[in-house]
Amino acid sequence: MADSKYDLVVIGSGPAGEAAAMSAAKKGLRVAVIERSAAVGGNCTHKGTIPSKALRHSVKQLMRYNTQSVFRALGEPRRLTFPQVMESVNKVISYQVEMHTSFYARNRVDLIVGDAKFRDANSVEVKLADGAREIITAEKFVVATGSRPYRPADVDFDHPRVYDSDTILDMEHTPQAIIIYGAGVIGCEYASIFAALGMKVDLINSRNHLLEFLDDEISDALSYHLRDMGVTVRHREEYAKVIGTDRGVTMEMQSGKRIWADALLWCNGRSGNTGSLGLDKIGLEANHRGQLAVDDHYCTAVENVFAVGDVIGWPSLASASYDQGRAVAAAIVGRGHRVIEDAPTGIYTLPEISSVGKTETELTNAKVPYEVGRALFKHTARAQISGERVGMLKILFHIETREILGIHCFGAEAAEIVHIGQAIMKQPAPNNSIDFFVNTTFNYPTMAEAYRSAALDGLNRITRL
Ligand SMILES: Cc1cc2nc3c(=O)[nH]c(=O)nc-3n(C[C@H](O)[C@H](O)[C@H](O)COP(=O)(O)OP(=O)(O)OC[C@H]3O[C@@H](n4cnc5c(N)ncnc54)[C@H](O)[C@@H]3O)c2cc1C
Ligand SMILES: NC(=O)c1ccc[n+]([C@@H]2O[C@H](COP(=O)([O-])OP(=O)(O)OC[C@H]3O[C@@H](n4cnc5c(N)ncnc54)[C@H](O)[C@@H]3O)[C@@H](O)[C@H]2O)c1
Repeated sequence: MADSKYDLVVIGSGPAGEAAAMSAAKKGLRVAVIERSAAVGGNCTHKGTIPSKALRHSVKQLMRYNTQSVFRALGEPRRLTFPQVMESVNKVISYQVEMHTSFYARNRVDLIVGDAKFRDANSVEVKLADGAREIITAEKFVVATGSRPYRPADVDFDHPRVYDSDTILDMEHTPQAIIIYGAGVIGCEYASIFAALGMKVDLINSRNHLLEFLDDEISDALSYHLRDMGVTVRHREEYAKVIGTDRGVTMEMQSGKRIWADALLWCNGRSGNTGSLGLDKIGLEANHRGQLAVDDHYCTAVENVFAVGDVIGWPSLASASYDQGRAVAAAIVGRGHRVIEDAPTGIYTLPEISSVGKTETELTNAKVPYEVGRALFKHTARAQISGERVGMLKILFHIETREILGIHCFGAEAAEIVHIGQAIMKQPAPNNSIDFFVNTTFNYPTMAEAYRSAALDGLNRITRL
């Protein structure tokens, strides 16, 4: 057994672990990352964000070819199989792994491939790929072990037609019909992807509306457009039984309905990866979802053990995980730490959705006097040129102070567009003002123009008050 001592050992090489390690190394600490997978990048790169977004991009290109009349001169609409689309996805994953791997040598961070388990608060035992064991000791640890799909015991995930968001990427056939159980962000994103690939999709939601944390108008628009793509959205439904057959899957619902499809994609919740970490050896306990509680410095109940990313639960985003990783490194060295609590929402459905700040419901409940300004993408020159006319930008602003309180957007590139407004919204008073959008010249034609239209629409409503 070798013996190595570090200032900081990070467990997990996803966005949270990588950001913590690189940032701590740049601050002068001697750092190692332990990763159980042979390739760095975490679930983000291999199973979650990157594959799903690359898949969506390819499918969107196909949809554009199939629906825009200009391409008919090149040929008739075409279908691609799921494995064909996955080929381009795997190339993106390889580029990502190559890039992330280069960060380790460049920042002199040791990468140890193996499964880490605490022995005590200053050491972990690492089970290496060849079965050998190594003890690594450190002053401090960051747990960044991420999450995995939650699998209820009464669903047979060994059945070849039953998938979760990890295993769906290995699907070797192209179902004609698929049931997606769980209409959270993952379920809605995959419903868009599969519908665009021409599959018949049943999207099962246990709640009254899709993605209830969104502004109502945006959630309604998502329901409308998913249905418009042929997705059957079923609200207020819970499964009773999942029956795998030779040709597919039948789902019996508590409501008495029976739904059949060639495949089932289960996306109902995630659990933190803490089960094999040996937390009992350091007196730590995860909650029922396998998540660790942390304080404002991302420190767990054990003073030299920190945790960031999906393993601490909300918001469970790659975007926030990168920032939490940098924040925990700052907290460890005692310089420039901040709490990450204002991550925007970026949902890569078709259409794309993005928002930052308060919703109308939140402002109404809080009795904040606000007004709304809207711009429809179809009225902008840029959307008419690109042919992506579905979408809307909506700005919520305070009637008296004119500060921007919330920005909600759906349509092509919504996740980029929202950042224009976010930059203004983050300014201290009086610079956070809706007036910015009417007093600033924007490139033309751009989608930024939608901000001016929405601001004018909103301001016109209050001039008559
Ligand atoms: C389908 C899907 C789509 C998503 N899309 C988006 C999106 O568009 N935008 C967004 O912001 N977020 C998205 N997310 C969420 C995002 O992927 C996660 O928030 C992010 O991956 C969390 O990063 P992390 O570093 O905490 O963990 P992970 O990326 O999960 O990485 C954790 C790493 O720890 C390793 N590990 C675990 N246990 C051990 C151990 N004992 N020893 C050694 N190594 C260990 C794992 O092998 C893994 O590599 C998506 C997630 C899914 C599932
Ligand atoms: N574009 C993005 O930002 C993006 C994309 C995909 C996933 N993600 C992140 O990944 C995480 C997981 O996404 P998701 O769609 O699986 O989950 P989710 O948290 O959105 O929930 C999915 C569904 O499962 C239900 N659910 C969640 N946990 C449950 C539990 N323990 N028991 C019973 N029901 C439960 C929810 O009510 C919902 O209907 C989310 O936190 C999300 O932020 C983000």
